[in-house]
Amino acid sequence: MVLAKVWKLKSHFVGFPKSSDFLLEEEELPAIKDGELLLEAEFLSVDPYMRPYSVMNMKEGDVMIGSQVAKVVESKVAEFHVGSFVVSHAGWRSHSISTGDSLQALPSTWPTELPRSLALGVLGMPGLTAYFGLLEICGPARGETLLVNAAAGAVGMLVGQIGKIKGCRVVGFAGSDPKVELLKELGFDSALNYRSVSSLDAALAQAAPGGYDCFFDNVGGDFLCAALPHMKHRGRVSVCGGISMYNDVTSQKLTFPQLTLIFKELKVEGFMVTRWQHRRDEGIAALAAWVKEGKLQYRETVTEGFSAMPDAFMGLLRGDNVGKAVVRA
Ligand SMILES: NC(=O)C1=CN([C@@H]2O[C@H](COP(=O)(O)OP(=O)(O)OC[C@H]3O[C@@H](n4cnc5c(N)ncnc54)[C@H](OP(=O)(O)O)[C@@H]3O)[C@@H](O)[C@H]2O)C=CC1
Ligand SMILES: CCCCC/C=C/C=O
Repeated sequence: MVLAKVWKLKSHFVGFPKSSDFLLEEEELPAIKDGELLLEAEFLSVDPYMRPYSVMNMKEGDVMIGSQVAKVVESKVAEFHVGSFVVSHAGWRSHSISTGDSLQALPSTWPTELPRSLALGVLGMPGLTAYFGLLEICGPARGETLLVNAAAGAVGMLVGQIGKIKGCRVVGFAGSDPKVELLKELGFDSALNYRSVSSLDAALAQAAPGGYDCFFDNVGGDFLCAALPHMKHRGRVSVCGGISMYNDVTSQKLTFPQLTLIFKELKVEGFMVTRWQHRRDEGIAALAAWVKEGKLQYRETVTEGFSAMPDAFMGLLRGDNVGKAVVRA
């Protein structure tokens, strides 16, 4: 008999999530049947999308959504061997029973020098978001200037480095001076702290006096409105996320930049990474090759213990993380 720990949404978040919005419960799992396997979480992902997803798709009492790297501890499915590892979408659960559907097996050749948590980061969903969201929507060309915000996070850090690989001049904005220093170490041409600049407008102008060809937006809100006037004619904007708005209780009042969009003839396109699910292997192979060649660096912020899931999630929304935020169960 296995006792699974499970984090549930106790109360819908109002504004910034609070510890009391989450509930930790134990669930007794039945013995697995033929065609089932038992998984034990090793690393769990916390991601910004969980906040808007809770509003759109969850009711109180539901298990928090999420992905994890899990070990197969019992198996009655021929394709999955005991001791192997998979990426599962079991949510915030320490143990779970699966039929194997929608599991992604980690290759048995996974390099020992790479932590398996990377399957939730640079070699997983955030990596694919950066890869396809930048290359397919912005289509950055050598010599162009790329702007990215939340630049020291899981996606933004990779977007900036892929921009450098493609020969762009890269400008990144992040929320602390140590994050800004890290971006410079990673090869960003210019990095700025959006919290301490006296004027976002002036900082955007100073970092790229000629304007931006490409903008990968993770933040939305005021940042998006400030950045659009600094785009070049026919610039391309990849609308990836809107983390500055996820905890809003009332909608922000922003001046919609209609005339900027028209006169600059901007292409502004939102996307979900799932659009390129059919090209997952191609994306992971390209990212893995860059990691192996040392062209793409990764960072992780690892929180210890399944019981700390809510703390890791709230820390992510506050900006405590550098690179991918994960929890080691
Ligand atoms: N469209 C898609 O398919 C996908 C979209 N996303 C989106 O991409 C974005 C980045 O995700 P991910 O890389 O996983 O997360 P990050 O690792 O970047 O973590 C979130 C970061 O956002 C920053 N942040 C928080 N609040 C604000 C704010 N008010 N203004 C500006 N920055 C803020 C913080 O960094 P700082 O210290 O710099 O403020 C924080 O570290 C999110 O918006 C997410 O929803 C992610 C995956 C897929
Ligand atoms: C399977 C997870 C897909 C996440 C897409 C994220 C969107 C915004 O953050």
